[in-house]
Amino acid sequence: MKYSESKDVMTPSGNRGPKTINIVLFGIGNVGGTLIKQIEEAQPRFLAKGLQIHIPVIANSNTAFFAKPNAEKGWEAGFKSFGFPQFIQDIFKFVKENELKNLIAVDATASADLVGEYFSLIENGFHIVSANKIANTLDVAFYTKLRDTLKKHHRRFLYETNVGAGLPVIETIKNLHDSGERITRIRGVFSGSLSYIFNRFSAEEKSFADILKEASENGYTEPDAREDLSGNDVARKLLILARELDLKREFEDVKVDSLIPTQLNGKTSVNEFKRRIDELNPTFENKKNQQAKGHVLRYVGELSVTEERLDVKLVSTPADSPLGQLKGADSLIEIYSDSYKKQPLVIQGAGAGKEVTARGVLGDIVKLAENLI
Ligand SMILES: NC(=O)C1=CN([C@@H]2O[C@H](COP(=O)(O)OP(=O)(O)OC[C@H]3O[C@@H](n4cnc5c(N)ncnc54)[C@H](OP(=O)(O)O)[C@@H]3O)[C@@H](O)[C@H]2O)C=CC1
Ligand SMILES: N[C@@H](CC=O)C(=O)O
Repeated sequence: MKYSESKDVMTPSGNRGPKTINIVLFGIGNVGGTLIKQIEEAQPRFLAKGLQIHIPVIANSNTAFFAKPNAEKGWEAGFKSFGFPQFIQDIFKFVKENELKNLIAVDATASADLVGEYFSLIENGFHIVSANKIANTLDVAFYTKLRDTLKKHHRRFLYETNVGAGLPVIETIKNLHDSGERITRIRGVFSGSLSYIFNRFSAEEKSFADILKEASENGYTEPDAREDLSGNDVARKLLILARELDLKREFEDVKVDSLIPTQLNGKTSVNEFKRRIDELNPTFENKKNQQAKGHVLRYVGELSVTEERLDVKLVSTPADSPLGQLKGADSLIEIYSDSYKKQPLVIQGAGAGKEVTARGVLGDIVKLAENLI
Protein backbone atom coordinates (compact mmCIF):
# COMPACT_ATOMS: atom_id res chain seq x y z
CA MET A 1 0.00 0.00 0.00
CA LYS A 2 1.41 3.38 -0.94
CA TYR A 3 0.96 6.47 1.17
CA SER A 4 2.72 9.60 -0.05
CA GLU A 5 3.13 12.41 2.41
CA SER A 6 2.58 15.94 1.15
CA LYS A 7 6.12 17.08 1.95
CA ASP A 8 6.03 20.25 -0.15
CA VAL A 9 3.14 22.03 1.56
CA MET A 10 3.81 25.72 1.97
CA THR A 11 3.10 27.02 5.48
CA PRO A 12 1.35 30.41 5.85
CA SER A 13 4.64 31.80 7.18
CA GLY A 14 6.19 31.03 3.78
CA ASN A 15 8.46 28.20 4.93
CA ARG A 16 8.52 24.92 3.09
CA GLY A 17 7.90 21.59 4.74
CA PRO A 18 5.93 21.62 7.96
CA LYS A 19 6.96 19.05 10.53
CA THR A 20 4.79 16.01 9.86
CA ILE A 21 3.54 13.79 12.67
CA ASN A 22 2.05 10.40 11.80
CA ILE A 23 -0.61 9.06 14.14
CA VAL A 24 -1.71 5.45 14.23
CA LEU A 25 -5.01 5.70 16.07
CA PHE A 26 -6.36 2.71 17.99
CA GLY A 27 -9.97 3.23 19.08
CA ILE A 28 -12.63 5.26 17.28
CA GLY A 29 -15.31 5.42 19.97
CA ASN A 30 -16.10 8.51 22.05
CA VAL A 31 -12.53 9.69 22.51
CA GLY A 32 -10.89 8.43 19.29
CA GLY A 33 -13.74 9.60 17.04
CA THR A 34 -13.71 13.06 18.62
CA LEU A 35 -9.91 13.24 18.36
CA ILE A 36 -10.06 12.80 14.56
CA LYS A 37 -12.58 15.64 14.36
CA GLN A 38 -10.49 17.92 16.57
CA ILE A 39 -7.32 17.26 14.55
CA GLU A 40 -9.14 18.00 11.32
CA GLU A 41 -10.56 21.26 12.72
CA ALA A 42 -7.26 22.42 14.22
CA GLN A 43 -5.14 21.57 11.16
CA PRO A 44 -5.00 25.20 9.83
CA ARG A 45 -3.81 26.38 13.24
CA PHE A 46 -1.18 23.62 13.42
CA LEU A 47 -0.04 24.38 9.90
CA ALA A 48 0.40 28.05 10.80
CA LYS A 49 2.86 26.87 13.43
CA GLY A 50 4.68 24.58 10.99
CA LEU A 51 3.06 21.35 12.16
CA GLN A 52 1.04 18.85 10.17
CA ILE A 53 -0.71 15.95 11.86
CA HIS A 54 -1.60 13.00 9.66
CA ILE A 55 -3.56 9.92 10.69
CA PRO A 56 -2.45 7.32 8.14
CA VAL A 57 -3.90 4.39 10.14
CA ILE A 58 -7.22 4.26 11.99
CA ALA A 59 -8.19 1.04 13.78
CA ASN A 60 -10.86 -0.44 16.00
CA SER A 61 -10.75 -3.90 17.58
CA ASN A 62 -11.07 -5.79 14.31
CA THR A 63 -10.49 -3.42 11.39
CA ALA A 64 -7.65 -1.16 10.26
CA PHE A 65 -8.05 1.54 7.64
CA PHE A 66 -4.94 2.69 5.80
CA ALA A 67 -5.86 6.22 4.77
CA LYS A 68 -4.58 8.62 2.15
CA PRO A 69 -2.93 11.87 3.31
CA ASN A 70 -5.48 14.41 4.50
CA ALA A 71 -8.25 11.80 4.32
CA GLU A 72 -9.46 12.53 7.86
CA LYS A 73 -12.59 14.24 6.55
CA GLY A 74 -14.24 11.26 4.94
CA TRP A 75 -12.60 8.57 7.03
CA GLU A 76 -15.82 6.84 8.11
CA ALA A 77 -16.81 5.86 4.55
CA GLY A 78 -13.26 4.72 3.77
CA PHE A 79 -13.11 2.74 7.00
CA LYS A 80 -16.30 0.88 6.07
CA SER A 81 -15.39 0.16 2.46
CA PHE A 82 -11.63 -0.27 2.58
CA GLY A 83 -10.91 -1.50 6.11
CA PHE A 84 -8.73 -4.60 6.54
CA PRO A 85 -8.73 -7.08 9.42
CA GLN A 86 -6.58 -5.45 12.07
CA PHE A 87 -3.18 -7.08 12.60
CA ILE A 88 -0.41 -5.09 14.22
CA GLN A 89 2.22 -6.62 11.89
CA ASP A 90 0.40 -5.15 8.86
CA ILE A 91 0.56 -1.74 10.49
CA PHE A 92 4.31 -2.08 11.06
CA LYS A 93 4.77 -3.19 7.44
CA PHE A 94 2.72 -0.22 6.20
CA VAL A 95 4.67 2.42 8.13
CA LYS A 96 8.00 0.85 7.09
CA GLU A 97 7.11 0.56 3.40
CA ASN A 98 5.98 4.17 3.37
CA GLU A 99 8.94 5.37 5.43
CA LEU A 100 6.65 7.22 7.82
CA LYS A 101 8.54 9.18 10.45
CA ASN A 102 7.55 10.81 13.75
CA LEU A 103 5.24 7.95 14.61
CA ILE A 104 2.82 8.21 17.52
CA ALA A 105 0.50 5.35 18.48
CA VAL A 106 -2.57 6.78 20.17
CA ASP A 107 -4.40 4.35 22.44
CA ALA A 108 -8.04 5.50 22.75
CA THR A 109 -9.25 2.05 23.81
CA ALA A 110 -9.73 0.35 27.16
CA SER A 111 -8.02 -2.74 25.78
CA ALA A 112 -5.53 -4.87 27.70
CA ASP A 113 -4.62 -6.67 24.45
CA LEU A 114 -3.42 -3.44 22.89
CA VAL A 115 -1.34 -2.65 25.97
CA GLY A 116 0.34 -6.02 25.36
CA GLU A 117 1.52 -4.58 22.02
CA TYR A 118 3.15 -1.48 23.52
CA PHE A 119 6.59 -3.11 23.56
CA SER A 120 6.45 -4.02 19.86
CA LEU A 121 5.11 -0.54 19.05
CA ILE A 122 8.06 1.05 20.85
CA GLU A 123 10.53 -1.35 19.20
CA ASN A 124 9.04 -0.36 15.83
CA GLY A 125 9.70 3.31 16.46
CA PHE A 126 6.43 4.54 17.95
CA HIS A 127 6.00 7.02 20.75
CA ILE A 128 2.77 6.37 22.69
CA VAL A 129 -0.02 8.68 23.83
CA SER A 130 -2.69 6.90 25.82
CA ALA A 131 -6.09 7.59 27.36
CA ASN A 132 -6.14 3.93 28.41
CA LYS A 133 -5.16 3.49 32.07
CA ILE A 134 -4.26 -0.19 31.91
CA ALA A 135 -0.54 0.13 31.06
CA ASN A 136 0.04 2.29 34.12
CA THR A 137 -1.85 0.01 36.48
CA LEU A 138 -0.54 -3.45 35.68
CA ASP A 139 2.01 -4.77 38.17
CA VAL A 140 5.14 -2.82 39.08
CA ALA A 141 7.32 -5.24 37.05
CA PHE A 142 5.38 -4.34 33.86
CA TYR A 143 5.40 -0.64 34.77
CA THR A 144 9.18 -0.67 35.18
CA LYS A 145 9.84 -2.77 32.07
CA LEU A 146 7.74 -0.39 29.98
CA ARG A 147 9.77 2.59 31.15
CA ASP A 148 13.07 0.74 30.61
CA THR A 149 12.01 -0.15 27.05
CA LEU A 150 11.01 3.46 26.33
CA LYS A 151 14.40 4.65 27.59
CA LYS A 152 16.31 2.07 25.56
CA HIS A 153 14.54 3.09 22.33
CA HIS A 154 14.44 6.83 23.12
CA ARG A 155 10.65 6.90 22.90
CA ARG A 156 8.13 8.79 25.03
CA PHE A 157 4.85 7.80 26.67
CA LEU A 158 2.33 10.52 27.61
CA TYR A 159 -0.96 9.84 29.39
CA GLU A 160 -2.27 13.08 30.92
CA THR A 161 -5.88 11.95 30.34
CA ASN A 162 -5.41 8.94 32.63
CA VAL A 163 -6.44 11.11 35.59
CA GLY A 164 -9.07 13.85 35.33
CA ALA A 165 -9.50 13.54 31.53
CA GLY A 166 -8.40 16.91 30.07
CA LEU A 167 -7.46 18.45 33.44
CA PRO A 168 -3.73 19.00 34.06
CA VAL A 169 -3.53 16.67 37.06
CA ILE A 170 -0.58 14.41 36.26
CA GLU A 171 1.50 17.28 34.91
CA THR A 172 0.87 19.40 38.03
CA ILE A 173 1.68 16.59 40.42
CA LYS A 174 4.76 15.58 38.47
CA ASN A 175 6.03 19.17 38.30
CA LEU A 176 5.61 19.62 42.06
CA HIS A 177 7.25 16.28 42.86
CA ASP A 178 10.13 16.70 40.40
CA SER A 179 10.88 20.14 41.79
CA GLY A 180 11.32 18.73 45.28
CA GLU A 181 7.91 19.58 46.75
CA ARG A 182 6.74 17.04 49.35
CA ILE A 183 3.17 16.05 48.48
CA THR A 184 1.44 14.63 51.52
CA ARG A 185 -2.13 13.93 50.41
CA ILE A 186 -4.29 13.96 47.28
CA ARG A 187 -8.03 13.74 47.75
CA GLY A 188 -11.18 14.37 45.79
CA VAL A 189 -13.76 13.24 43.29
CA PHE A 190 -11.70 11.58 40.54
CA SER A 191 -14.47 10.04 38.49
CA GLY A 192 -16.32 12.31 36.06
CA SER A 193 -19.02 9.71 35.45
CA LEU A 194 -19.66 9.05 39.15
CA SER A 195 -19.60 12.79 39.79
CA TYR A 196 -22.30 13.25 37.13
CA ILE A 197 -24.31 10.35 38.55
CA PHE A 198 -24.18 11.37 42.22
CA ASN A 199 -24.53 15.12 41.55
CA ARG A 200 -27.79 14.43 39.75
CA PHE A 201 -28.99 11.56 41.91
CA SER A 202 -28.57 13.69 45.05
CA ALA A 203 -30.44 16.66 43.59
CA GLU A 204 -33.17 15.03 41.48
CA GLU A 205 -36.00 12.56 41.91
CA LYS A 206 -34.74 10.39 39.05
CA SER A 207 -33.76 6.75 39.55
CA PHE A 208 -30.09 5.79 39.86
CA ALA A 209 -30.35 3.42 36.86
CA ASP A 210 -31.82 6.12 34.58
CA ILE A 211 -29.06 8.56 35.48
CA LEU A 212 -26.43 5.86 34.92
CA LYS A 213 -27.86 5.19 31.45
CA GLU A 214 -27.65 8.92 30.63
CA ALA A 215 -24.05 9.09 31.87
CA SER A 216 -23.24 6.23 29.52
CA GLU A 217 -25.03 7.84 26.57
CA ASN A 218 -23.11 11.06 27.19
CA GLY A 219 -19.80 9.16 26.90
CA TYR A 220 -18.84 9.72 30.56
CA THR A 221 -18.60 6.10 31.67
CA GLU A 222 -16.04 3.47 30.78
CA PRO A 223 -16.93 1.19 27.84
CA ASP A 224 -18.07 -1.24 30.59
CA ALA A 225 -19.74 1.03 33.19
CA ARG A 226 -19.01 -1.53 35.92
CA GLU A 227 -15.39 -0.35 35.76
CA ASP A 228 -16.69 2.93 37.19
CA LEU A 229 -19.23 1.47 39.62
CA SER A 230 -16.83 -1.13 41.00
CA GLY A 231 -14.44 1.68 41.96
CA ASN A 232 -11.73 0.13 39.75
CA ASP A 233 -11.47 3.20 37.56
CA VAL A 234 -10.91 5.53 40.52
CA ALA A 235 -8.54 3.00 42.09
CA ARG A 236 -6.51 3.02 38.86
CA LYS A 237 -6.30 6.82 38.95
CA LEU A 238 -5.08 6.83 42.56
CA LEU A 239 -2.50 4.16 41.76
CA ILE A 240 -1.25 6.14 38.74
CA LEU A 241 -0.76 9.22 40.94
CA ALA A 242 0.93 7.17 43.67
CA ARG A 243 3.39 5.80 41.12
CA GLU A 244 4.09 9.32 39.79
CA LEU A 245 5.20 10.04 43.35
CA ASP A 246 7.53 7.01 43.23
CA LEU A 247 5.36 4.88 45.51
CA LYS A 248 5.65 1.43 43.98
CA ARG A 249 2.20 0.21 44.98
CA GLU A 250 0.07 -2.47 43.34
CA PHE A 251 -3.60 -2.31 42.33
CA GLU A 252 -4.46 -4.71 45.17
CA ASP A 253 -3.10 -2.16 47.66
CA VAL A 254 -6.02 0.17 46.94
CA LYS A 255 -8.87 -0.26 49.41
CA VAL A 256 -12.02 0.01 47.32
CA ASP A 257 -15.65 0.33 48.33
CA SER A 258 -17.47 -1.15 45.32
CA LEU A 259 -20.89 0.23 44.40
CA ILE A 260 -22.07 -2.91 42.61
CA PRO A 261 -24.42 -5.13 44.59
CA THR A 262 -22.97 -8.65 44.88
CA GLN A 263 -25.63 -10.27 42.67
CA LEU A 264 -24.51 -8.08 39.72
CA ASN A 265 -20.78 -8.20 40.32
CA GLY A 266 -18.19 -10.28 38.56
CA LYS A 267 -19.99 -13.08 36.82
CA THR A 268 -22.66 -11.24 34.79
CA SER A 269 -21.95 -10.24 31.17
CA VAL A 270 -22.07 -6.55 30.19
CA ASN A 271 -25.37 -7.13 28.39
CA GLU A 272 -26.94 -8.95 31.32
CA PHE A 273 -25.78 -6.15 33.62
CA LYS A 274 -27.44 -3.60 31.32
CA ARG A 275 -30.67 -5.64 31.29
CA ARG A 276 -30.74 -5.86 35.08
CA ILE A 277 -29.57 -2.29 35.73
CA ASP A 278 -32.80 -1.39 37.62
CA GLU A 279 -31.69 -3.76 40.40
CA LEU A 280 -29.26 -1.01 41.44
CA ASN A 281 -32.11 1.33 42.42
CA PRO A 282 -33.10 0.08 45.91
CA THR A 283 -29.48 0.10 47.17
CA PHE A 284 -28.95 3.71 46.19
CA GLU A 285 -32.39 4.92 47.27
CA ASN A 286 -31.54 3.54 50.72
CA LYS A 287 -28.16 5.21 50.81
CA LYS A 288 -29.72 8.52 49.77
CA ASN A 289 -32.49 8.32 52.37
CA GLN A 290 -30.23 7.31 55.25
CA GLN A 291 -28.18 10.52 55.10
CA ALA A 292 -28.29 13.40 57.53
CA LYS A 293 -30.37 16.39 56.37
CA GLY A 294 -28.56 18.66 53.86
CA HIS A 295 -26.04 15.97 52.92
CA VAL A 296 -25.27 14.52 49.48
CA LEU A 297 -23.48 11.42 48.21
CA ARG A 298 -20.04 11.69 46.62
CA TYR A 299 -17.60 8.98 45.51
CA VAL A 300 -14.21 10.00 46.84
CA GLY A 301 -10.63 8.83 46.42
CA GLU A 302 -7.81 9.59 48.81
CA LEU A 303 -4.09 8.97 48.52
CA SER A 304 -2.33 9.54 51.82
CA VAL A 305 1.28 9.74 50.70
CA THR A 306 2.72 9.91 54.19
CA GLU A 307 0.86 6.77 55.29
CA GLU A 308 1.08 5.15 51.82
CA ARG A 309 -2.69 4.50 51.97
CA LEU A 310 -5.04 4.49 48.99
CA ASP A 311 -8.81 4.54 49.68
CA VAL A 312 -11.84 4.75 47.45
CA LYS A 313 -15.27 5.10 49.04
CA LEU A 314 -18.76 6.57 48.95
CA VAL A 315 -19.22 9.38 51.47
CA SER A 316 -22.09 11.54 52.61
CA THR A 317 -20.96 15.16 52.74
CA PRO A 318 -22.67 18.50 53.47
CA ALA A 319 -24.25 19.93 50.32
CA ASP A 320 -22.48 23.26 50.94
CA SER A 321 -18.97 21.73 51.18
CA PRO A 322 -16.62 22.01 48.15
CA LEU A 323 -17.31 18.38 47.16
CA GLY A 324 -21.02 18.79 47.89
CA GLN A 325 -21.26 21.74 45.51
CA LEU A 326 -19.91 19.86 42.49
CA LYS A 327 -21.93 20.13 39.28
CA GLY A 328 -22.09 18.25 35.98
CA ALA A 329 -19.31 15.72 35.43
CA ASP A 330 -16.80 17.81 37.37
CA SER A 331 -13.84 16.34 39.17
CA LEU A 332 -12.33 18.19 42.09
CA ILE A 333 -8.84 17.21 43.16
CA GLU A 334 -7.15 18.69 46.23
CA ILE A 335 -3.37 18.44 46.49
CA TYR A 336 -1.82 18.99 49.93
CA SER A 337 1.93 19.49 50.24
CA ASP A 338 4.49 21.33 52.33
CA SER A 339 3.78 24.55 50.41
CA TYR A 340 0.02 23.92 50.11
CA LYS A 341 -0.47 22.82 53.69
CA LYS A 342 -3.70 24.33 54.99
CA GLN A 343 -5.22 25.49 51.71
CA PRO A 344 -4.71 22.78 49.10
CA LEU A 345 -3.92 23.36 45.46
CA VAL A 346 -7.25 22.59 43.78
CA ILE A 347 -7.87 21.38 40.24
CA GLN A 348 -11.51 21.40 39.19
CA GLY A 349 -13.41 20.94 35.92
CA ALA A 350 -14.96 18.30 33.70
CA GLY A 351 -13.42 14.97 34.68
CA ALA A 352 -14.95 12.98 31.83
CA GLY A 353 -16.43 13.56 28.41
CA LYS A 354 -15.31 12.91 24.87
CA GLU A 355 -14.44 16.50 23.95
CA VAL A 356 -12.31 17.31 26.99
CA THR A 357 -10.59 13.92 26.86
CA ALA A 358 -9.84 14.06 23.14
CA ARG A 359 -8.47 17.58 23.66
CA GLY A 360 -6.22 16.27 26.43
CA VAL A 361 -4.97 13.50 24.13
CA LEU A 362 -4.32 16.08 21.40
CA GLY A 363 -2.46 18.20 23.96
CA ASP A 364 -0.14 15.25 24.62
CA ILE A 365 0.36 14.71 20.87
CA VAL A 366 1.33 18.36 20.35
CA LYS A 367 3.62 18.31 23.38
CA LEU A 368 5.36 15.23 22.02
CA ALA A 369 5.52 16.73 18.51
CA GLU A 370 7.40 19.76 19.85
CA ASN A 371 10.35 17.52 20.67
CA LEU A 372 10.37 15.69 17.34
CA ILE A 373 12.39 16.88 14.36
N1 LIG B 1 -14.84 8.86 27.98
C1 LIG B 1 -14.16 9.59 28.85
O1 LIG B 1 -14.64 10.57 29.40
C2 LIG B 1 -12.74 9.24 29.16
C3 LIG B 1 -12.18 8.09 28.67
N2 LIG B 1 -10.89 7.77 28.98
C4 LIG B 1 -10.36 6.52 28.45
O2 LIG B 1 -10.39 6.54 27.04
C5 LIG B 1 -10.51 5.20 26.57
C6 LIG B 1 -11.60 5.13 25.50
O3 LIG B 1 -12.83 5.51 26.06
P1 LIG B 1 -14.11 5.73 25.13
O4 LIG B 1 -13.71 6.41 23.86
O5 LIG B 1 -15.13 6.36 25.98
O6 LIG B 1 -14.51 4.20 24.79
P2 LIG B 1 -15.45 3.64 23.63
O7 LIG B 1 -16.03 2.37 24.11
O8 LIG B 1 -16.35 4.72 23.13
O9 LIG B 1 -14.41 3.30 22.44
C7 LIG B 1 -13.45 2.30 22.55
C8 LIG B 1 -12.83 2.07 21.19
O10 LIG B 1 -11.72 1.17 21.34
C9 LIG B 1 -11.77 0.20 20.30
N3 LIG B 1 -10.96 -0.96 20.64
C10 LIG B 1 -11.19 -1.89 21.61
N4 LIG B 1 -10.18 -2.80 21.61
C11 LIG B 1 -9.32 -2.43 20.62
C12 LIG B 1 -8.09 -2.95 20.11
N5 LIG B 1 -7.53 -4.03 20.64
N6 LIG B 1 -7.48 -2.32 19.08
C13 LIG B 1 -8.04 -1.22 18.52
N7 LIG B 1 -9.20 -0.66 18.96
C14 LIG B 1 -9.83 -1.26 19.99
C15 LIG B 1 -13.26 -0.07 20.16
O11 LIG B 1 -13.51 -0.77 18.96
P3 LIG B 1 -14.74 -1.80 18.82
O12 LIG B 1 -15.92 -0.93 18.61
O13 LIG B 1 -14.34 -2.61 17.63
O14 LIG B 1 -14.79 -2.58 20.09
C16 LIG B 1 -13.78 1.37 20.18
O15 LIG B 1 -13.60 1.95 18.90
C17 LIG B 1 -10.78 4.32 27.81
O16 LIG B 1 -9.57 3.69 28.19
C18 LIG B 1 -11.20 5.33 28.87
O17 LIG B 1 -10.84 4.95 30.17
C19 LIG B 1 -10.09 8.56 29.74
C20 LIG B 1 -10.56 9.73 30.23
C21 LIG B 1 -11.96 10.13 30.04
N1 LIG C 1 -15.00 6.75 33.49
C1 LIG C 1 -14.03 7.75 33.68
C2 LIG C 1 -13.74 8.42 32.38
C3 LIG C 1 -12.39 8.92 32.41
O1 LIG C 1 -11.44 8.32 32.83
C4 LIG C 1 -14.53 8.79 34.67
O2 LIG C 1 -15.70 8.80 34.88
O3 LIG C 1 -13.76 9.55 35.20
